[in-house]
Amino acid sequence: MAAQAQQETALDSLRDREIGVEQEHLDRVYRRLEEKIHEAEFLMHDAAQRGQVGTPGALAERDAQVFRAGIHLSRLNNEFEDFLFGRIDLLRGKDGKKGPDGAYTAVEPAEGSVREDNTADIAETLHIGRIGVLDQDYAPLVIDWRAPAAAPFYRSTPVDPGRVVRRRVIRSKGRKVLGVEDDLMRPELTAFLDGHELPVIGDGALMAALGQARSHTMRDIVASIQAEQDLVIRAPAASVTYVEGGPGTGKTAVALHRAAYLLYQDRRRYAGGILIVSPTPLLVAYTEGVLPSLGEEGQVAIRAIGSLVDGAEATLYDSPSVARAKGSSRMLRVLRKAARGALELNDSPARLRVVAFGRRLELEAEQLADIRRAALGGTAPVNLLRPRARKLLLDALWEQSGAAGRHTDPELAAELRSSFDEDITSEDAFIAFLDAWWPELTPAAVLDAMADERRLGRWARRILNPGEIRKVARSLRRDGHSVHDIAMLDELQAILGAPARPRKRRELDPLDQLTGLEELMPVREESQRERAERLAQERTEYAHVIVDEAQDVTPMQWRMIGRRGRHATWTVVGDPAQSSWSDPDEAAEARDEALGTRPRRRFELTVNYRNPAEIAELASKVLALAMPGSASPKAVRSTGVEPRFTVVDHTLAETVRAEAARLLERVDGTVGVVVAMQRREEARRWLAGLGDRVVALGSLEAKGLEYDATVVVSPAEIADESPAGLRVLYVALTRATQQLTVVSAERDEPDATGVPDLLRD
Ligand SMILES: Nc1ncnc2c1ncn2[C@@H]1O[C@H](COP(=O)(O)OP(=O)(O)OP(=O)(O)O)[C@@H](O)[C@H]1O
Repeated sequence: MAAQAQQETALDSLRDREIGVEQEHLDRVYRRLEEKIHEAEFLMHDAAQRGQVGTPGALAERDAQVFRAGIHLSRLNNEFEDFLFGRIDLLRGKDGKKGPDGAYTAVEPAEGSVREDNTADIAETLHIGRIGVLDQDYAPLVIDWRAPAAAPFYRSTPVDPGRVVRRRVIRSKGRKVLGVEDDLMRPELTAFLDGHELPVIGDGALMAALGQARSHTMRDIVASIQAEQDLVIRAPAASVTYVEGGPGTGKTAVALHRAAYLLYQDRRRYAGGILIVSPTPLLVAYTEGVLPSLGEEGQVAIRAIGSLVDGAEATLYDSPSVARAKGSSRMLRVLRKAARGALELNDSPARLRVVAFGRRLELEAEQLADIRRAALGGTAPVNLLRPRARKLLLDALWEQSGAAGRHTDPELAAELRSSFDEDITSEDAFIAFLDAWWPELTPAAVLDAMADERRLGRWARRILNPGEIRKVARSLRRDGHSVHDIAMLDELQAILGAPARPRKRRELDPLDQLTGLEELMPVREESQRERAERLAQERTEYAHVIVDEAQDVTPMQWRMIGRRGRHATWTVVGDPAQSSWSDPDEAAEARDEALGTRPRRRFELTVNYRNPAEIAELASKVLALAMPGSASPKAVRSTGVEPRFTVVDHTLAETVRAEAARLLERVDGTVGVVVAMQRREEARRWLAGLGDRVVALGSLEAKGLEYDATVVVSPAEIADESPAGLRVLYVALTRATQQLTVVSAERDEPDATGVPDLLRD
């Protein structure tokens, strides 16, 4: 016992000493950052005085770096726990070349860097953090996690260590180092640093990160990105990066880190903005803090797919059959007909009567119909065809007036015609007629028109079936929009060409490339965040588009997203096994159309970082039913806590409430109660008073989210709710990081131990 205690004390003091070493380094970094903030203030002041602020090229890259470092200092102090989070100790590299960040560039060790007796000297030590910091002599104090020199921190493994001997994760809060965890990449070596043997502390940072309690917001994973994830994050931006992986493999986390990486790589190129499309506002809220924690916010817009159209916000859900009709590419044909048909609403006038050159002229219903048909020929946007229709009306009236033959001299004839046109177009009756006969249509007006079942029946004949027509029309009579209506509105906007906002060309302002400047320039009226939001609102196309949960994007939604990235490069992440869309083939076709012929680079993520093995194993039973033959991702940890099965005792409400309360006592963080969509309102009431660590969610709302523990209520009910119900159930079962309780109702046909039919072997 005494020997063990002695050993523990020795380890503790070794740990303390190593924490002290890192503390010393962190102190140096902060001293340097403070110098930089003073430099930054001086430069900003100087630049402003010389009137140079805002002119491209006024600030050199070096200054930009100074600014960035300075700007972040106060935020790093206040907001982030671990500005500095990593360190690698490296062998001598093959060549002696250094990159722009001051680190040696070679990935492989130099010959002779390991001696025959398996000893070696550490030739280079790099610290990795959220931004890069150089000392006065341009030697790297901290390497930005996105810089090439930081890649070995993520990529090195004992199988393929490269130059890395020891990889250390540093846990710090503000200016204080709290702990260190080491992994040895070359355990066979005895390595020396400054003549002392390299010590090794702890047993890995990943497990520590995974076991932490969850809050209602996602954390970045910058300190523990794994090699297969790093490959995706740093993949070249060209064309389409396509990532598949099961639940919990880090797809969302990787997508967010990739946005930060791309901005770091080529800030100028991505001044055109990066759009991240997320399936629900809940997931947007959950992930919103990650990019600021990585030092990025300005150029990235994270938008829910129901908020992509300005001025409209999805607040309603559609039943699966309505969603299916609205989301499918058949709807495109319906919308095209509706946009043209809607011209005839509002008691479109049956005849046109005007007076020109003292003569009464009149066009009858039939002539008007012919003119409308002629004007609508072709595919140009309906609203933009109005001038053409106007011209055809004037042609017909001109012909009727008989004035055409009055002059043989072409110049005089043209003059006469022009005064004829002027005469008519200034007439109130003509203006009123045109407004009523060819109104300027808005997407909302057309959608409203489709709420009339008879009309929709006309426009959707032989495209939707009568049942679909009835249900779609009824759904459009509700107050508010569903997520599928938003894609329809966007499509209508394209079909109508409704009032296009003039595009503002934006000067590339070097200050835009820096985030958080308002902290240094309090005189600016608009905060950086407000400005970023405004720019994001004004932006209609992006330089890079990231689509999260891509398996759920419907054909109509792909068209909507595609319009925002016509010239963009793309990152698309998803998991077919979690798709709530009933016809994946149709969606894949629409996706391919949106992405065009750009070449795809495919990646697969294979490790489940969220669920413990006990929960992952249960979920894999549903996966086998939902997508026979597809492989489950490998869970990296086990908690020893098996999922719990209970059956309804007395009422569903009481049982679920009791199970949620039980889990609240067992975990420190959040508890999610997942129910079928139709129950989500009542489920919120069941949990009233249990506090804000617990939330109730409809199965579709659970997408992408995670909780310490979950209660999944009636698997059969969730599975039966839509044609893709089994895949939705798979999503529901894979949300927990610690514990899972399944509550079965009668329809679940639980066995004697409470296991429902769907989850039995
Ligand atoms: N390298 C990592 N280090 C620490 N945590 C990680 C790592 N990779 C993923 N995680 C964590 O695992 C969880 C799942 O990640 P994420 O939500 O990105 O997965 P996903 O593939 O998008 O899942 P789903 O398909 O279910 O939405 C998150 O809590 C995330 O922080």
